[in-house]
Amino acid sequence: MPAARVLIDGPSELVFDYAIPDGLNVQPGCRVRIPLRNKLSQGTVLDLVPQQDDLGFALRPLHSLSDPEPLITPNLLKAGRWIADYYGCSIESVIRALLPEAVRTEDNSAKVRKTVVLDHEPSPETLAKLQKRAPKQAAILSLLTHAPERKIALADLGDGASASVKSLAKQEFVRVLEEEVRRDPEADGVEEILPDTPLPLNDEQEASLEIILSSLQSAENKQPILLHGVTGSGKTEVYLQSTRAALDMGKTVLVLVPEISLTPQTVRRFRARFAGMQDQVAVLHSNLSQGERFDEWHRIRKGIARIVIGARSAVFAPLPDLGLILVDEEHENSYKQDQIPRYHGRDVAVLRAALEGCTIVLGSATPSLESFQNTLEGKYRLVRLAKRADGQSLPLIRVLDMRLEKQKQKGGMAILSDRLRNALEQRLLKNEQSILFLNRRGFARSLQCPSCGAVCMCPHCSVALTYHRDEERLMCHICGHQAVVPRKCPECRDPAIALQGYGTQKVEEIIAKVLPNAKVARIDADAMRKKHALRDLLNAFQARKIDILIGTQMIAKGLHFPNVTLVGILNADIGLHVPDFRAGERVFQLLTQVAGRAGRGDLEGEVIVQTFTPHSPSIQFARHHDFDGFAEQELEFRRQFSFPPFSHCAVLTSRSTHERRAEFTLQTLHRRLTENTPPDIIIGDPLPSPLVKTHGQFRFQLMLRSTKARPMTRHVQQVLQKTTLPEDVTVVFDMDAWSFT
Ligand SMILES: Nc1ncnc2c1ncn2[C@@H]1O[C@H](COP(=O)(O)OP(=O)(O)OP(=O)(O)O)[C@@H](O)[C@H]1O
Ligand SMILES: [Zn+2]
Ligand SMILES: [Zn+2]
Repeated sequence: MPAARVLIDGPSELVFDYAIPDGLNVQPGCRVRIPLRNKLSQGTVLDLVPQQDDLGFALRPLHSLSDPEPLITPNLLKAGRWIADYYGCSIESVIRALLPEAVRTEDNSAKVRKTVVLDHEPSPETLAKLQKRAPKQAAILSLLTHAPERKIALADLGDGASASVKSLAKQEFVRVLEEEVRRDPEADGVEEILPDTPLPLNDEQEASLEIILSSLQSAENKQPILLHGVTGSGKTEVYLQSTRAALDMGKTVLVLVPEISLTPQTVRRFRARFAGMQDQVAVLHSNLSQGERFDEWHRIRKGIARIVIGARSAVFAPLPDLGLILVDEEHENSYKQDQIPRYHGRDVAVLRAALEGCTIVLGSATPSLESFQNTLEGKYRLVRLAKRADGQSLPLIRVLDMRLEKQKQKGGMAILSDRLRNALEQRLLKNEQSILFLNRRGFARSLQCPSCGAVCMCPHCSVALTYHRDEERLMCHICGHQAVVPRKCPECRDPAIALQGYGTQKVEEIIAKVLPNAKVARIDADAMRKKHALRDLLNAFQARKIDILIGTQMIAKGLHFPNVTLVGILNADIGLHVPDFRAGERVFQLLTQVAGRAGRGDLEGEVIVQTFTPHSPSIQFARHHDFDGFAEQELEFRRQFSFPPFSHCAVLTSRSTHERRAEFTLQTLHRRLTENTPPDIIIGDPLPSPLVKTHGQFRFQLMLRSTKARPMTRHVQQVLQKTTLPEDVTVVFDMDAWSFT
């Protein structure tokens, strides 16, 4: 008889073996109650292990099962182990991600509603008699005779009805049933969704769908598919028709999107297409209540919800018979979780697809270089949609050199060029709409010359140097190179070289001044705090109640507004100068995605890109809609400096309210990491983080790179285990890091 190896709930990560009482069907992934010290605790069965004979004592038996079936499927448990090992985090933290809090706690049981059902209709005489004796009971009975299905929720009968109902039940007029009700997350303020029908596909879409279908139908050929489709090429229609095919095969479908609230149109299109089977679609928002989450999770596990749409964490949705995983906008960084466990949702999706033997499609107009390189190496299959779906052309992109603008304006910051202002005016006259985009991903920490556009770069790593005010120095966040802050531009000797940056509010002010008649709205994290604010605003924009929409990264994704003919990008280069080797890639992606919002209807689109570095490759390749050219050049740079996808890159960060202790801790770790380092691991110097102080804590970091992921993770874990950290210092290891700030 094997024993159950149980991970006890709670932060201490205790694992104990328990004997399994006869007749109890205990499997890995089961939730169990176990005796611990003198009370009952809860835990998760990680494994069944042979009982050792030589223990010298008998194992305590576990108490009972919290749920008759394993809540974590064997494949998800396997994925969980892989995550713990690969990202160097505890299995407990992964189980937490696998089983949401709402599902782990026992007091979240399904919501039941007491319903009163009419059993025997009283004769008019009986009713008349009752009227005199017990008027309340009579009133309830006559209500019930007219109610649909002759039933009413007890709660709807008002306060104090239960005594009357009890009495009616005794007289066998009514029965009281307990009905499980679904807490419908969409119940409040849902907009009406009109059903739609599949579109006839164009040739490219047809060919992509064929490839996905043949993968669905084949048992062996489950190579991940990268769907590279230019903006507006109709990827969503391909997703929808693949989904239909998988459902028709009796399978379930998982759809991952970067963030539900930022991709309302994608979600709406799934709802519309599968409108006839509304309750088979589960949408996992981040703002579901605990109860709603509990209900949705169980609907998914029971196979009632057969399409699940959600962000990153939905990758753990316990769908049975998974046939297809779709990862939309696969290049997005929001797939990387920035808390423990720091997994990448797309990568876990690929792993899960392999474990489940299902088809996976990664889609994007600007695939990540990681995924693209995988197609070059033959690991993924590349499928392309090179044209816009209904024959429109990609928008014309003009690049405007802001160095010239700057000279015209004499001092002050050039924010809106004459050219862009004229273009906006024309759109207003023609009653067409515009989007103004402000890149804020970068922050004002790199130095750039406003006259010639030069940026202070690291000579060794080819990323921008970061300005550190405290030390009055420029530093490279990859290798540690330091430089003095120049007093003049090193290229053209202009003393105006400065930190860059301005915000959306500033832009709104300027527009209000130069175009006083325009109806302007702003979308950024500050403006969108209110629930439904984004949805309402996008609806207003769709209804053409707004002329100009100003926004940040939030408006870059998947939006489709046919009346938008102008997109202005105010500061294309700001993101280029962050201390991040993906800076160029991010700018290329952003420009391509934002530009892709223009000209999606019958009218042609125009994009104006304002920049101080008009010749930067990210901007030039985006201008020519040349993904392949960009990828080729960028991959060459990554290969040369051993950056991903040619290595795995991890960041080790220490933080504390106590600056010296944070710094000292990281220096100690650095010293130990460089002793007995396994081959092929490059360890950078410890440095202050680009954002050295956040939330009152000082942060220091170092970067590690290696061609092999696991030896690096293990090496770091071993050093961490051997090192006693000061109590007030937190150390974080981020494998495959996507953020270096
Ligand atoms: N076969 C088709 N025939 C006609 N119109 C189509 C077809 N396929 C898609 N469309 C329409 O083309 C438009 C753009 O499609 P969609 O939004 O799916 O593109 P996308 O590839 O997801 O773009 P993006 O990456 O920019 O979000 C939509 O209005 C869609 O209804
Ligand atoms: Zn200069
Ligand atoms: Zn460097």
